Amino acid sequence: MSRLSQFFSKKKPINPEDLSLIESVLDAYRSDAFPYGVLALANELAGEQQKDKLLIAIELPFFAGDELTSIAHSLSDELGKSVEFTTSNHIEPVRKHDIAGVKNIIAIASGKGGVGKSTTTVNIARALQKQGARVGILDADIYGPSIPTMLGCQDDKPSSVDGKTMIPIDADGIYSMSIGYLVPDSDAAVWRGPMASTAFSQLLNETHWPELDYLLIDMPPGTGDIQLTLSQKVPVAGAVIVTTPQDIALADAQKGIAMFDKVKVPVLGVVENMSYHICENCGHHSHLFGLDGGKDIAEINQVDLLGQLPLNIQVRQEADLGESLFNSESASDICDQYRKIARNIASKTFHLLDMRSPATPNIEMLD
Ligand SMILES: Nc1ncnc2c1ncn2[C@@H]1O[C@H](COP(=O)(O)OP(=O)(O)OP(=O)(O)O)[C@@H](O)[C@H]1O
Repeated sequence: MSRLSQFFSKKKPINPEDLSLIESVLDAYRSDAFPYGVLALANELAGEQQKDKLLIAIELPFFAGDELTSIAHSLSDELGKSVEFTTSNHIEPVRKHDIAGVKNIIAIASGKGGVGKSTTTVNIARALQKQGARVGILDADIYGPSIPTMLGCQDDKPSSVDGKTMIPIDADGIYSMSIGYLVPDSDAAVWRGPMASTAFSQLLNETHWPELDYLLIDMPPGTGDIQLTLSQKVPVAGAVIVTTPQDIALADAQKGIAMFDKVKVPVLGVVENMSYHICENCGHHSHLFGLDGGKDIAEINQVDLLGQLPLNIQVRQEADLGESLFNSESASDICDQYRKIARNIASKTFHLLDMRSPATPNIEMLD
């Protein structure tokens, strides 16, 4: 029987041939975000024939609106009539925790400092938001918080309504909390490990987070005691490792993967940042920090390569200015790549851990 219900009964139904083609295309479609096709994951699917288009409403368990738009384009070509999807999302928490309002916590980590972890965190947050997700960032880098500057909010101070919890800073819909909003950098820099760890717990637990689908934690660089304690204390659904392709960063990225394995946090994948540089004049790709190091480390550890990002001047400029790359460069390749990484993270979080995913093995109870 058809999965696609003819919705809005008073309205015109989609004809059976078109319906069957739409379903077979959704079923056969494969991508990193949809390794089992779209149909397998559609919670709700309904369609109607409108005057100038076929309108399909679909509910998915993660954000992937961009991919549905490109499927709609190819369906329109194939059917010779306009097809449009309206997508809604229902995100479930994949790990139990008691951080009110937050569904899934994702740690963004790197073994080595300076590989672009904070920049990548901010751009993934914005890419998730552009696809409809409600997103927050917790800056766990007590000694060198850079999230306030990258979000353009370095002069903001969190307020409190009840005198017990802090309201996170809202940067165009991305909610963030950081020690950088509370004390001058020079004060936090002299804190010892336990003090930094207590400060972090307060930032996490004493922030009045709004309803969030994803809270990204920008982890401090390194794999020492602080990082290990954080990854044990925080109910993280999954971790993303950011690295550059150079050997020295890869050795540290490997330590990062081992650290999350040790505390049984699933690694959702590796982002290779500063993978290559494209010459503005001739378009030549040069691999300044080596070729495919992040890809290789993902393969060795049997985790996914979530994306390979170029060294890009706009990325650096917008981060320094605290502006959103998605305002000025939304149609660019670089924004497409961040959107793809964001979709991959959302989809892996669902597939790795959700019982409804075809990827999750069935456990049979034997007598
Ligand atoms: N893909 C990129 N293209 C160009 N510049 C980048 C890219 N990614 C990051 N950068 C720049 O590299 C510098 C370091 O980035 P960032 O602060 O995000 O690194 P980090 O790994 O978070 O550092 P730390 O470990 O010190 O917290 C910044 O100036 C940032 O703008």
